[in-house]
Amino acid sequence: MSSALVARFEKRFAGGTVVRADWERPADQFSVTALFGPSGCGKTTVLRCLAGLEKPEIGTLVFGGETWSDADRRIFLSPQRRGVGFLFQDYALFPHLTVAGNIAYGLSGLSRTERFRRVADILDVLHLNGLGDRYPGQVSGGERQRVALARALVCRPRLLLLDEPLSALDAPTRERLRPELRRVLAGFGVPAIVVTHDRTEAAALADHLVVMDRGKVCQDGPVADVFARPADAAVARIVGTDTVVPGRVVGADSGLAVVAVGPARLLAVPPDSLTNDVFVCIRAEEVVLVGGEAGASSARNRLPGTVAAVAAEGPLVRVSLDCGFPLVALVTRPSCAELGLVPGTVVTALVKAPAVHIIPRGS
Ligand SMILES: Nc1ncnc2c1ncn2[C@@H]1O[C@H](COP(=O)(O)OP(=O)(O)OP(=O)(O)O)[C@@H](O)[C@H]1O
Repeated sequence: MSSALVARFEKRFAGGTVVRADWERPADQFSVTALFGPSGCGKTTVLRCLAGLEKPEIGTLVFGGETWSDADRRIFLSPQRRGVGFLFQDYALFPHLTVAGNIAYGLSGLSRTERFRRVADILDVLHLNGLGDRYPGQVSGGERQRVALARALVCRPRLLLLDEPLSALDAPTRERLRPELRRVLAGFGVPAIVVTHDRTEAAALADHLVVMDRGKVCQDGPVADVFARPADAAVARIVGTDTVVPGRVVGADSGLAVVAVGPARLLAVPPDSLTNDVFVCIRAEEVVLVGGEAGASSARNRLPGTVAAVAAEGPLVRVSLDCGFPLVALVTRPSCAELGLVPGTVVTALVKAPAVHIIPRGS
């Protein structure tokens, strides 16, 4: 299988910090990849090396069969020659240029007519019509984000790189724009790499996750796989070991969304903007376990399941269940002993509808 991107390099900073990239994305699976990990783990450094804004001291970077960087052979292509679009965390728009001027900035090699046409097209696609003559200070945060995205996309990049694309926005706007950004990225069909330290954002935007910690890659794979099966304790800690599983909204019941997760049906409080494809998140401490079948309860979700594994965590026990999908519960040691929880024990998991958190994903 040919690979679109092969990143095997090391960036060494004065002071001794080393950031290592060691992953590849096959051409036929390359859509939106999230570089995910805690602050300081090296995400932005890897992104900047991909963009050509940093030069790795060791190793190679190959995109679409073209070598962008090879330390031994002293090859290092400039950002312009790589044909990448870059969306900076703070958007880095020129305040003295209009929205249209900002977008047209990277199109200087084209005729005036072609420039005008390309800008008008992208304004239309990103729903920015009518804002071309305004200055960045005269549009909303969400609109500024789309202007920056338009500027990155208008050059028709081969690869789009986004550094924390939603972090400059307030929380409600961020939540609203997540599925929209995903739709835009999917719609343009340009492979994209998104840096984020927010797992909700990673789940909402990406298909593939590259988890980084302390300057190196610790796991990469499809988002749902990495969330469901972290490779080790370090990755589990980084991604959070609570339940994050893909689901599909299949209906509504008394104002609640009905979400299919594997063979199970979950009731959840719907978020303001709902898409069909979602990730379902349930915090382990929100899951109540009862032995055998549950009696009457206010919890709308009663999920029969089997204990797959138990792991002590201080005074608590983390119980991994198979409810037709992997579900994690956190219970006290006395509860664990009382219920006799060992692998194979049959239980019912109770989860209130408000505890089922839905992350919309544009298709
Ligand atoms: N120019 C530099 N000189 C020296 N060290 C640097 C430089 N740039 C980054 N570093 C160090 O490299 C490491 C990775 O930084 P980087 O910005 O890539 O992390 P990050 O995962 O993107 O963090 P954040 O989420 O906080 O933005 C950090 O320890 C940082 O201090």
